[in-house]
Amino acid sequence: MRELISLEEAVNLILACIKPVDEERVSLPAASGRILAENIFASVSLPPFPRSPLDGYAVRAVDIAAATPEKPVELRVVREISAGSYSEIEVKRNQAVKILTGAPIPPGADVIIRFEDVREARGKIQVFRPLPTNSNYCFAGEDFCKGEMVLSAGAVIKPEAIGILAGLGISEMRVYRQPRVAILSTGDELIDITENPGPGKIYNSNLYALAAFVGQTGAQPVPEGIAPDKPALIACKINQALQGADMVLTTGGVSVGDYDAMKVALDLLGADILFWRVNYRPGTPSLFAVKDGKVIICLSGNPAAALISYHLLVRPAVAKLQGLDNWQPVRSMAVLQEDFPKASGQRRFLRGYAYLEQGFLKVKLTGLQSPGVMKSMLGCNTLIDVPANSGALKAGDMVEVVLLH
Ligand SMILES: Nc1nc2c(c(=O)[nH]1)N[C@H]1C(S)=C(S)[C@@H](COP(=O)(O)OP(=O)(O)OC[C@H]3O[C@@H](n4cnc5c(N)ncnc54)[C@H](O)[C@@H]3O)O[C@H]1N2
Ligand code: MOO
Repeated sequence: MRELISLEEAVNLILACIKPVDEERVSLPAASGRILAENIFASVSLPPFPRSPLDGYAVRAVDIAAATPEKPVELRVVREISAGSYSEIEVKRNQAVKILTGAPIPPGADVIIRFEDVREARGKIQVFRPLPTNSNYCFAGEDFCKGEMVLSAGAVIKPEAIGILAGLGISEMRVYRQPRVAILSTGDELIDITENPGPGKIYNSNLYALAAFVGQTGAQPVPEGIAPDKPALIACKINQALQGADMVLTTGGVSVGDYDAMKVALDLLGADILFWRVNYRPGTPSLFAVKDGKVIICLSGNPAAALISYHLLVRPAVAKLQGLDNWQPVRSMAVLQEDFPKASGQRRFLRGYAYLEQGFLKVKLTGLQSPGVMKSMLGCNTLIDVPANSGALKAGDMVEVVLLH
């Protein structure tokens, strides 16, 4: 077991133990928000034919090259093509074909002139100015060419991707199964929100917050309730959770006190503990173990510490399990807007709100930073990454931030 390792080492160790879940085939509507498990190539070009982007006339640029308002060129309208119909007859010299938006441009024509730019009378149109070749002309394959890669494995299928896939006639695809993430809270002091609190008891808030975060990723949270601070009971609960889940998250019992039962529980379970304690605050006592190829991440019981560690340690793990290719949070530099007087020997993540003002990313603190205080998680869209051995921070300092949304 490694102890007091850096956040980066911890994430690497966790990721090295995770393989994406297996795949399944789903229909297009059911694929929204899922993660693609195959590369998708365009089976047709989009649009499949050159098409008119507006209502007008398909003509040859060469025929209208000499047109002026004083000496308009006259062209004969020989037929009409509406959207959904098709004509293979070539447009010949001094001919025009009436064409509607979305209709295929007939061969021979290389320019579309808008209705409102011509004068029509007795089957003829007058054109008053030339247009360069390919004006108002949408080429076949302008959007996607047949054979082109459209989406790669590991991408989230967003609503706009659903539209593109439908446009290409793709009705089903392989996606990663939604991983099941079990969540267990430990602590003799905990009661469920449906119970009445007795003296010394508090509601189990971590389970609900973590389940909501896990749900946001598209994975399925599996609430496993509360285990008391008894290693054998915790081991039993984790064992049960491992049967139906791809990953287990726990909170509480990871510190050094008499009641910190998690390490003993994991030993009883026969899990391999890979690290304990990660070198940042809040959330230092995080613990990571593997049992039968499945990972168990144990977070601090302190609610804000647990959620900050969710962002830093668990989110990358769930992303890899889901098959997601791009899970790295966005980091940036920002200008701190207020003092933070507490010097820190250990690396520290502060809860902040980042916003753009006059072209600069600025960040202010969202309130009290204690590991058990949740109020400052509200409105927090950013963690300020304060390096170890930083002195007091001053308003105006440049700080590095991790953007959470
Ligand atoms: N002697 C030391 N004591 C502590 C150390 C230390 O190094 N030496 N580390 C402190 C740090 S840092 C943290 S973080 C906590 C971690 O404690 P645990 O992870 O073992 O968590 P608990 O003691 O079980 O709980 C901490 C705190 O959070 C409340 N809690 C727990 N679970 C929930 C829940 N599901 N919902 C809401 N609130 C919860 C619990 O009641 C405690 O108040 O240890 C320090 N101690
Ligand atoms: O490392 Mo603990 O989570 O700060 O209180």
